[in-house]
Amino acid sequence: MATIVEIDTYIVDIPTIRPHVLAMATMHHQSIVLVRLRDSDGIEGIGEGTTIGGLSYGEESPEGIKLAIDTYIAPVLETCDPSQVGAAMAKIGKSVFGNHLAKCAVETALLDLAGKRLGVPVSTLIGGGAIRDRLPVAWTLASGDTARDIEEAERVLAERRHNIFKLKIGKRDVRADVAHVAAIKRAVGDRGSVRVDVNQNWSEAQADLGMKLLEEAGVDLVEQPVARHDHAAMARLSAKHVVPLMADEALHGPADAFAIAACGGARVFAVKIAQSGGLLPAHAVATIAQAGGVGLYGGTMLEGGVGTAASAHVFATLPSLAWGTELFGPLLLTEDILAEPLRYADFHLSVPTGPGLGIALDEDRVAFHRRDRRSPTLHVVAGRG
Ligand SMILES: O=C(O)C[C@H]1C=CC(=O)O1
Ligand SMILES: [Mn+2]
Repeated sequence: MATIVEIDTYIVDIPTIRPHVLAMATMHHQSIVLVRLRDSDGIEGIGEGTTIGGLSYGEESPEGIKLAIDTYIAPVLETCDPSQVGAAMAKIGKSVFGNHLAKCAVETALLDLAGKRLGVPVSTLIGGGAIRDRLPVAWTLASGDTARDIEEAERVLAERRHNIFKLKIGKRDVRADVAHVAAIKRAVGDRGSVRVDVNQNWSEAQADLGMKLLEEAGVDLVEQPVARHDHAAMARLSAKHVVPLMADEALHGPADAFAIAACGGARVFAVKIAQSGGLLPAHAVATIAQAGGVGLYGGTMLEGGVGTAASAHVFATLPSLAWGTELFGPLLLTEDILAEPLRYADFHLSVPTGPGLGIALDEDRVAFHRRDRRSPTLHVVAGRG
């Protein structure tokens, strides 16, 4: 049996191409936690754990993800057969509660390693393989300025890069937010789909008004308008409005997916590998959605190239993906950390085809942006390095 002989985790900070304004934080850079595993045959697996806006989006921060892996997951991983990904994650789950982003990073690295060992893409190890080779990909307009957002939409439409737009709202008064969205929808017209993400920032009463006005403005989808735990309000809003409500922050794996599907809390799920706790649980979330008649959208935590490729492998296996994906994370960053960037063309992202994730890191770029580049730490498994 091969064993893991090296586990290296580090944070890479990359500036964004412009401020990304969300209800809970304005991003000027993205902090990506990379996990690199090496097994006793010298095969490497890479994973990514990424959140948004430090601790403002969810319970895990970049620093916390690294700590959870180094201190609590690595000692368990050392005892696992890296080719048995499900068994390894089950063992980790017995001693580490929650920490879905850290688990996603580790599971991604294990799947990359297993895929390379078997000579197959990660999609083949999930749900029977890819059934599509490219994915529709949305862009988020979130510069904080309506005119700048319209300019950006015009540019990416002209480049044939995106024709689905997600607008981040919830920071201002409901009517001011709706006026901003309506102006963008008027400019885009029938050339694209306009959707909004409120990131939990409305009360139920605000959401009731907001969804009505957004529907009148021609918006196609309203993402997580109210608090993630308020399934009852989500169900009432879903039943009342024609514009579909999409669950995002409310979904932290298969149990949430079942609860929300069962209570009619959302007509669409934003499936995220990070929030779900990995690629395999994300696939389970999608399966529950499909069984419950809930539509699917491939979500992102604004990951870099590694997490984006991992997500693409899962979404490529889904029989129906009616709402497309938002796997544009690498395009929001000033630099790519992959040796060969992912391919975006004709409103789609191509799913990588090589063994494992089908990607490689640009070692120089990664070394340059490493937060700890003056004092790197490497966890070498005792007696095995
Ligand atoms: O969906 C979120 O809440 C997070 C994320 C996805 C796209 C984007 O701009 O932010
Ligand atoms: Mn969202």
